[in-house]
Amino acid sequence: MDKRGSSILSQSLWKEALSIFPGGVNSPVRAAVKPYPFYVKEGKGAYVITEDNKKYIDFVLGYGPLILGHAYPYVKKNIFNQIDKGWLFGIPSKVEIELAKKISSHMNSIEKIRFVNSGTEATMNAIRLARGFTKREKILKFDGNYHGAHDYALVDAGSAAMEFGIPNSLGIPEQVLRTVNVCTYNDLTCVENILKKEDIAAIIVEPIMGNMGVIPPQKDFLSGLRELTKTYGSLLIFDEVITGFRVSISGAQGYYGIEPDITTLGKIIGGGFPIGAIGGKRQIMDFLTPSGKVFNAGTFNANPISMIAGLSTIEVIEKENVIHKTSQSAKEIADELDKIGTPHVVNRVENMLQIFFGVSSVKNAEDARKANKELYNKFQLKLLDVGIFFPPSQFETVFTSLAHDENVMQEAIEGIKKAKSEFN
Ligand SMILES: Cc1ncc(COP(=O)(O)O)c(C=O)c1O
Ligand SMILES: N[C@H](C=O)CCC(=O)O
Repeated sequence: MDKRGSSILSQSLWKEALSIFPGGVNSPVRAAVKPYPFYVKEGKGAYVITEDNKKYIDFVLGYGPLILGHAYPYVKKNIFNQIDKGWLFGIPSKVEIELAKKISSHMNSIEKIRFVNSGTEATMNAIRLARGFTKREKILKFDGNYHGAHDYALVDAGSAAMEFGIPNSLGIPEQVLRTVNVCTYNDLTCVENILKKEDIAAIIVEPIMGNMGVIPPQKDFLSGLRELTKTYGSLLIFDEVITGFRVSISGAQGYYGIEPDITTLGKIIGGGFPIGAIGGKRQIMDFLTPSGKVFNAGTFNANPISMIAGLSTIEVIEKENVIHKTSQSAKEIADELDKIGTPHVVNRVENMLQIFFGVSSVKNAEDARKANKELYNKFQLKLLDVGIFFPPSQFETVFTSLAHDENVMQEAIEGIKKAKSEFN
């Protein structure tokens, strides 16, 4: 196994990929790996192993879902058992009730839930549900928040939309754009001004921003949103696709003690398989079909593989003190990064972190855009050289997993030290 060496196989796969996929990939952030993406043949614990037999410590972890690391044995065993029994029925199976109850037992705001197949579907349906429930059309989101790849979300969006310079996608009808209001994250004055002027069905927010790097909410921001939405009759949607079962077992809502009206989930609750979920109080959720008239359906909704993978993952999170352990590892990484000579700031909430060069604080998307992205990219490449895979974009999050144990962390810290010495 090699850290540097040749990447000849990945290079030739990339050539083929460019001829068959737009931009060579099936999700844009993957094309941000320079000079071309490495092709992974195996994920094992905290590591990914490439077609060229290079081995990287993985701090991307599928962009968040793999909080236990790759191919965690207990999850794998349960998935294999389910595969033996079949993997798609188009009729209900017991495991969907088990996962729903498990999620609801950890999140007080969730009395009922609907499983879908991605975070994108979750936020799209949550917004529709909020509109149907309130009989209002407009929504409010925040600059740099990313809620997936549907029309109502691709307005001033973070993540790859920001990385590739298209926070506002082409192809979205004017009528749709007119229904989406945008405020600066952490700016309650902007929120109140809009709520006063417009009939807003819902505010949708990442309770911790994880798609412009990591940006925590300032004290009183989330509670302010809760109060304002109550005052003006709007719903509050927490998009916990990243933070759910990551920053605490009860998500950001438990972490900060704020109950949203609707929660969207994804990533970890599918244990690495495609998933999304919309959850909330009974009287809101019952607006969804077939009990209500807000339509949602899906061939793969609540498919048993995602259900069992998610359920098994949450069981391990409950038993193995996963949030605490992963947060400790993230703290070690953040502390080591913080000793870098170049001016920077490191933002961290528990097991999510990111470094921004050339700025002294990052409190919103505008601050993140001012960070020196070229330096970040240069540092990310230095890390790759020493066998560490950080997100290839300033606007993504560094995640840790249970598999980042003492030995892996020692290797990671040594690698970061080496990368820093070559970087400064
Ligand atoms: C906060 C947030 N919401 C929604 C999404 C969309 O999820 P998916 O990629 O599963 O569609 C993502 C990530 O992609 C996300 O980070
Ligand atoms: N930031 C995105 C989700 O959180 C990254 C995943 C993707 O767009 O492929």
